[in-house]
Amino acid sequence: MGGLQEGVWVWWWAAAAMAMAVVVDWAARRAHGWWWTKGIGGGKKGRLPPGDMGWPLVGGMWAFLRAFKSGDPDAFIESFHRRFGRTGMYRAFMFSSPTILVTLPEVCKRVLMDEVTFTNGWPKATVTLIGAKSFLNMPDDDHRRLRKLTAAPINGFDALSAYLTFIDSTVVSTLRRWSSETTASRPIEFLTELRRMTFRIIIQIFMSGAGERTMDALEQSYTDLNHGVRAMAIDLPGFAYRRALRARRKLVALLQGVLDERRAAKKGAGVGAGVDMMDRLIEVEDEQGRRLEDEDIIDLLVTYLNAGHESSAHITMWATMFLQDNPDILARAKAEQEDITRNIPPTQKGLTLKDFRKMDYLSQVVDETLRFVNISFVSFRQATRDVFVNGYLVPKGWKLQLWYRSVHMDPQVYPDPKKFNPSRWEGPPPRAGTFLPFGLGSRICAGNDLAKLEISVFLHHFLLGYRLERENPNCRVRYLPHPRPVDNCLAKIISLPPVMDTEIKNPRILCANQ
Ligand code: HEM
Repeated sequence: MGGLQEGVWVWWWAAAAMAMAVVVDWAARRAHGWWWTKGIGGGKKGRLPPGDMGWPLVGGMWAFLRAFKSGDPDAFIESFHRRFGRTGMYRAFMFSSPTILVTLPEVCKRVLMDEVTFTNGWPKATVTLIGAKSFLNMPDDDHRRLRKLTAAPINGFDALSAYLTFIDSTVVSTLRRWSSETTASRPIEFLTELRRMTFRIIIQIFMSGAGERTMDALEQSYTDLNHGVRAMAIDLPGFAYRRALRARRKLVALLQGVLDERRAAKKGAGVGAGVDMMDRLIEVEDEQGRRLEDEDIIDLLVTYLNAGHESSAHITMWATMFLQDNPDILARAKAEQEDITRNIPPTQKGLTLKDFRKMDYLSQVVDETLRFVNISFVSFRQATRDVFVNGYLVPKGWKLQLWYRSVHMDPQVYPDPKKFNPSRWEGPPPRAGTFLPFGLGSRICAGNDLAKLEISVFLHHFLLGYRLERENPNCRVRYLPHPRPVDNCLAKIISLPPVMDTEIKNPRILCANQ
């Protein structure tokens, strides 16, 4: 009898504790929501998008991290769809700020194209890592000026022609080295090696002549920096953010060393001896004749060197894996590259931009990889005034998160979105705002053409001469900071037997490993 009574009590206490937890959870959410909306006057409050500000301090961060770390990143936004309907705009509390999450292509486009109402809104913690004087944080006027100065020499026909020879020869020699190192003996971490390769290319553009040791040290620090960019900003031992802060300090010291050397060398050589981006940044003057400070140059370099190698390497890895896993797609892409190679005159050394422009199917493979992988899954903006978008209020000072990933995985925009299908890119270009791998508007990726060129040149040579053999083909995928297999795609790069084709004008280059 006593045992039964005890059992009833245990159940009673458990039920009471649960009821209490529900009440506390409800009250904490209500109080947090009230706190951030209390200043919104008149009837405006009712015009906020639906949503949930979550608990104080944490907001939606646990749910976001849980979804991404559990291997189902789409679960985060799906929970808003489920709870509040497919309104495409939701209020939440993310990265310590009240935020509107946007998943509709039209709204993403509207926000990205209106740089007066929506300025850059990266989380403070990210700005601390990338730099207070970087593109993420500088005033719009400075951004326009420095963007023009730095982006023109990277994208565009002349710039790409100038870099193509270096990219082509780097890819050829890198593939050859990997295949000779690995066929007989050990596999390589394909992603890690690709990051080194794309880093070598971006360093050539920005800081040509940097030594191997500087390059390795910089690249290593970027790995730690990136792990902190999308982590919770907890500056305590053992946390990714603390490691990232340390990595930033190291990067700044390394770049300062290179800058000091460059300035000293320029003193001897005189002004105008510029050959790469670092020289341009040292020499550029504004209308009042003012030059950039060291901190300005270093923060620009931190941004560009990072943006310029990390995403391209990841997309190259995924595209190679998708090709290898889909024999029909691989066969079609390979046939196109063989055809292009057949028409290269024997006197031509390496690829030209004309050859690159003929890679129609390969370009579809790259676009589909960009859509499918969503390497930049979200962008950040901030409202400079109260504004109504799509019928909902976005209060002044609130952040906006533009969820490119949700747009790219929306079945109404891309039927059967979880299928890797390059052929969906046949026909007219996508509706504006529905394909955002590089963003849009005045802050569209400054290296989008360069990235596509690098990735395509790599795939061209890979398709013609190599095969990827993964050690752990079913390896789990980790989604933060970027989607990647946890083994960094441990694989062998195996060189294919040489192909002799009587139709081609230059038989030696059909197979890149010749
Ligand atoms: C597949 C490769 C790449 C992807 C997917 C990618 C993606 C993006 C995206 C989505 C943005 C816009 C962020 C926003 O709207 O706030 C961006 C900005 C930027 N990207 Fe890329 N990127 C890639 C490669 C590159 C390369 C190769 C470079 C360097 C040469 C580069 C340099 C930049 C810079 C400097 C910005 C900031 C632009 C600004 O604020 O004006 N990116 N990138």
